[in-house]
Amino acid sequence: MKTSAPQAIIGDLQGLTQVVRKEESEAQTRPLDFRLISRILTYMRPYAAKRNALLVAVVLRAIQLPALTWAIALTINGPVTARDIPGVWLAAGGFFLLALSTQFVMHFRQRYALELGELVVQDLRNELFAHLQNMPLSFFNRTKVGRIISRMISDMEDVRVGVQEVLFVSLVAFGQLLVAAACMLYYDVGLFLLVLGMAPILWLTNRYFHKLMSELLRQLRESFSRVTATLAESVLGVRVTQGFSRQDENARLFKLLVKDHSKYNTRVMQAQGLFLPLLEFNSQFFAVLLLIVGSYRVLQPDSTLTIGELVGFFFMANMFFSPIQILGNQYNQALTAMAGAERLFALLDTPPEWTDLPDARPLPDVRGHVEFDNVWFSYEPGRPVLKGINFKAEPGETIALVGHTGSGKTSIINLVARFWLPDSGQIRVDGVDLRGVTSESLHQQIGIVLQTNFLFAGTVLDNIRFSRPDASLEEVERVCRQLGCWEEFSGLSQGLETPVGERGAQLSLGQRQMVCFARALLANPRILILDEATSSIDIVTEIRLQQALKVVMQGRTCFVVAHRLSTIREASTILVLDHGEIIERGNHHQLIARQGHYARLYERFSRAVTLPPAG
Ligand SMILES: Nc1ncnc2c1ncn2[C@@H]1O[C@H](COP(=O)(O)OP(=O)(O)OP(=O)(O)O)[C@@H](O)[C@H]1O
Repeated sequence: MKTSAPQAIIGDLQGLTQVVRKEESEAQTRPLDFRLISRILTYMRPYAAKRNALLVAVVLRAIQLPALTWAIALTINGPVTARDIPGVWLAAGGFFLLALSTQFVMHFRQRYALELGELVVQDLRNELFAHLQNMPLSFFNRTKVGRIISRMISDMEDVRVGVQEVLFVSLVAFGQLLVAAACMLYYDVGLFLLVLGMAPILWLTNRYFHKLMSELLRQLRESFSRVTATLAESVLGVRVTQGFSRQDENARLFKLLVKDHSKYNTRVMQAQGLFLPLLEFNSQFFAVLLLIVGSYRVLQPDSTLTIGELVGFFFMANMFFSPIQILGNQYNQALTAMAGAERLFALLDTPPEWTDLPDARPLPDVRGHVEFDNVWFSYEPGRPVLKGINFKAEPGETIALVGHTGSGKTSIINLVARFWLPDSGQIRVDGVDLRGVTSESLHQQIGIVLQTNFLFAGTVLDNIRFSRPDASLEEVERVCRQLGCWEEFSGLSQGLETPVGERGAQLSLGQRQMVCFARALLANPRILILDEATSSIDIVTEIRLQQALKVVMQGRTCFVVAHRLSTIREASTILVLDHGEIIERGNHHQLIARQGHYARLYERFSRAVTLPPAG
């Protein structure tokens, strides 16, 4: 049945919503967990001096705030009631000094909390980053990039807020609550019990309000991210939109999203409009109740409570109620921080599926003999993608891997580079099983030029030196000259110091490839891996790259994955793969003569592009 446009849009919208919900399906809050809290506290240990100074500031501030109120009550009860003007001046001076010291302490309380939070998050980020860098590829296969970024950004942010605000603001509020309670007890036990009875009502109303608000705000954020994501997509894909005349439908979809967002905005405002007056009324209602009971007690003939003390009590009740509101708010934030911390630590605690064996040894200087001995490999258990692979590569030989898409070419080079481990069988380099060597010693002797020639932000020079940061400028120049790209690189706007832009966007495809070749050549590896290194470039650039490639490959054991058969015609051995098995092997001439799978592949390819005749 054909779907009408509005239905399709609603379907799109629902689909989009589901995707967002799925992405955000992780728990937003977690109960307070003292194991997690104490683990976060361990990150403060290196900064013990700052942490201790902060704790002193917290205690001082918890006392200072009620003390200010106490000082006012004392002044009213003392010099004011006794009409002692010099006494009032003295009290005012004392109050002024106390207020000054309160602000002084507040400055350091805030500053130290911010600094400590930053330091903790800095260390956590670095630890997580180092951990991720050492995870094997199998981990990244299972874990979405978005998840990792969200751990690094939003969970980290929740923990930062948890340390900088929640923890210390709550400690101050809690201390203030205790001091105010002690003062009220001192004034009048009966009235204090009344206040104590009111506290849970205020706490619960507050908690309910904040819980509701945080859920509504989460929905609001989600709806807003749908709007911004659609906006970004529409701007980036405007050419496709115009090309397919989708403007009206896109506008309709956007209108729906905006309407959806307004709905959540209205809900937030409605909740605020209802609860803020209710909370205020609660406090006022309690004040009236206290006024009635308090006045009744003061007016009793045998009362020990004076009018001045009742006024003081009122001040202290206020000092007692306001931290309850603060704690109610911080509690929500604390639960969010708990969820963030739990996810962060779960990631930090994820052990790599495999690491170097405890008795792994550095691989001695490699000559370049590589052997696959009955190698089986699967990315997912029970679904082998390489089945009993056997071959030998002598030092200096080029092994070309050929086959249809998904036949297992990239998997073979992933195993040579030990990005993954085989399920069974052995991969030996110079007769040494790769399982028993350290990854670092292997990677130092392997050069890799990947299909997606990845450049990092930085200059051309930084990227060439990526493989050997200590290489001298002369060495870099020699390598570039060997590849025939020295003039080209030195002719860039800032020569080798030219920034490559994000992922090399400021360089042409050919230049990017040359940077990768130079990087590989500089490392001077004995084993070289090339994954479709010469795809998607024009014929002139390709010829240049082919020549450069010959230079890079010379004298090394090379594994080349290329769909372009022209690049592998000169390989010593061609392995033809099909569904994870080697179905043919030999050099170009032998395979053509056999008139099998390779010959057919070559034939098809020759028809698509003009190539030298086979043979
Ligand atoms: N990271 C991965 N996780 C799970 N399965 C994978 C992964 N990478 C590849 N595969 C699967 O393994 C099989 C072999 O893939 P491989 O990338 O080795 O093929 P290929 O011959 O290099 O293909 P292409 O020419 O398209 O690059 C395919 O069925 C593929 O779907």
